[in-house]
Amino acid sequence: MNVMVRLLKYLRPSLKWVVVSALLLVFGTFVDLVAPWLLKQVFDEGIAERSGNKILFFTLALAGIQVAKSVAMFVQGRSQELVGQNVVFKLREQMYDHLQRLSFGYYDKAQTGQLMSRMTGDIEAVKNFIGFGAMAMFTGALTFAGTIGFMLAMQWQVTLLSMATVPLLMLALHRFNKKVGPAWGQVREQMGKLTTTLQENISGIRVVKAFAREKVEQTKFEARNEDNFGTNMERAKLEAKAFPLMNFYGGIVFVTMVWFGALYVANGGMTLGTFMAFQWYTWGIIWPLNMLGWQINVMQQAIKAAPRVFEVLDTPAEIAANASSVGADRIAGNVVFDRVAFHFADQDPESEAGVLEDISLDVKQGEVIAVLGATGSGKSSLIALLSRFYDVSRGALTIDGVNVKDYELDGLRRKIGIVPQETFLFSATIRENIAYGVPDATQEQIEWAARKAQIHAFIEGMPFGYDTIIGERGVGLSGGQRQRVALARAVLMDPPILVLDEATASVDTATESAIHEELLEVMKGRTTFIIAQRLSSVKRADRIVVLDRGRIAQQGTHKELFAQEGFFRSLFDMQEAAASR
Ligand SMILES: Nc1ncnc2c1ncn2[C@@H]1O[C@H](COP(=O)(O)OP(=O)(O)OP(=O)(O)O)[C@@H](O)[C@H]1O
Repeated sequence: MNVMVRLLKYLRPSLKWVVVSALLLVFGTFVDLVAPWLLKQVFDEGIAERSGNKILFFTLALAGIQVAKSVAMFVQGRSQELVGQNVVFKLREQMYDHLQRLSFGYYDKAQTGQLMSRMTGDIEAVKNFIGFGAMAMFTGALTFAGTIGFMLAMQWQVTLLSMATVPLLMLALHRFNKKVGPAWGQVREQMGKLTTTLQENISGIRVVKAFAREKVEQTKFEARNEDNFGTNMERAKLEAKAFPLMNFYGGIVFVTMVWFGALYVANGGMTLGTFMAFQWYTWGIIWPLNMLGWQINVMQQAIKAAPRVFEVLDTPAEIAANASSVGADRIAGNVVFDRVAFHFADQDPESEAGVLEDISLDVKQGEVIAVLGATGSGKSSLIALLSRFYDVSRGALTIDGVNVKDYELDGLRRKIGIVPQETFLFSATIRENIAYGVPDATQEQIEWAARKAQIHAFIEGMPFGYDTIIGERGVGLSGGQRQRVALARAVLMDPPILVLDEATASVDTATESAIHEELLEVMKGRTTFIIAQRLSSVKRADRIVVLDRGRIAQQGTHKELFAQEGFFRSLFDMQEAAASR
């Protein structure tokens, strides 16, 4: 019920339209209740008195109220849709906003397909109930109660006799409601899994093809598809069993009414007009009960879908800005790691060693720090802490003497230019991709950044220059070109702190050396962290930090480390040997 209360709260902004819609429905129901009475009048007054005028009057009245109802239903349909669409709009907006705020830790675990299915199918299911099902239930209840009221007022004995099977119908509905809820829960869950499999397969299609695993993937998808088919058929079986039974009980209501009604008419206990009106009215009892089966379906679907949406909305954004945040505008770039340890969410900081342990590092503004280490030694994790993609689990990380947790979050991130290991380019022009962090950058500034990243000449040579669309739906770029666009993007931010995570790994040696020449100027005055495997990339660093299984193993200048035994020296020897081969 909690879910329902929470869902109904989404109606608040459209309350005006809910009221309009409900009033029009009341009017429509009233017409449905008056119409059989007018029919009764045609018989009992018009035909009985052989009055053509009365027949015409009541027939015209019947036609008139039907026209009025049609107009009302047109407006009602529009306002009902507006209510439903407003709920969808609000839910999607909230979910999207929240997804933007959720931290890296959440996305490490989240399944994109599940999120997609929640954002589309589940929200749609919620809309079907809020925008249609709930109103239909309201109309049904009103019609049911109103019909019984009118019938009782006209001939209570026949009314009560006709309703003898209604409790059976209600029992069948109650049973259906109990069973169909879990069935819909499974359908929604299966849909999420199906979308996840599809999304993974499409994202990884190159790997699938490269390893010729299409058949295996197809089988995987087929299994999901079959699960989906199976759960839907289970649900359909419940409907197939329940609906004809409800129809049968409904039919009995009609038959008993005809039977007893006809007897009462024959014995003078009921007028022929009332009997004719009752034929119409009985549908006012049968129809809402039968429709209730479908409405329960829609409601149960929403009850199962809504928590899937709320689950995302209720996930706390672990990395949130401090209430009394310090502005990041004046960040100069003095970075201090003070006995920092870091654990991922699935690690226990009390009993397990962190991905980083006991990291103490004092970096002065403008220093260039190279971070080296074997794969998995924690290099990327170390720099992820700077921008608070994750928070430290022990110790403190400060920039210019202020704990990073105390900075205003967006401001802090704007002060750190990152070229990540895996670059992501949007389906947009190359200009927009470079200017992603500074949308109002001038063409000169963009070109300046592109020159620093050694990509300007290449862009100039493209068919539409800076206006060429790249990314998923545009021109493809090589790994090295993508990296250089990402580098230009970071450089354009003019950040006091620059982070290059293997930023030139996909670039040929000549370009790498040219980028480094240019970067020397870019790095001037900026605190720079360079993660690199190639020694050529770290030659110009003021200091080199070597990580080994999350701890600082060596630290010093190129010269100092060269003089020591250790990871740096062996890496140097290995690369020298490879070069001379
Ligand atoms: N999201 C995650 N959840 C749990 N553990 C993770 C996660 N990401 C990375 N790790 C683990 O943390 C350790 C450090 O990873 P990190 O990416 O920082 O290493 P790295 O030195 O940058 O490696 P590489 O040179 O291969 O990029 C690895 O052992 C890795 O398995």
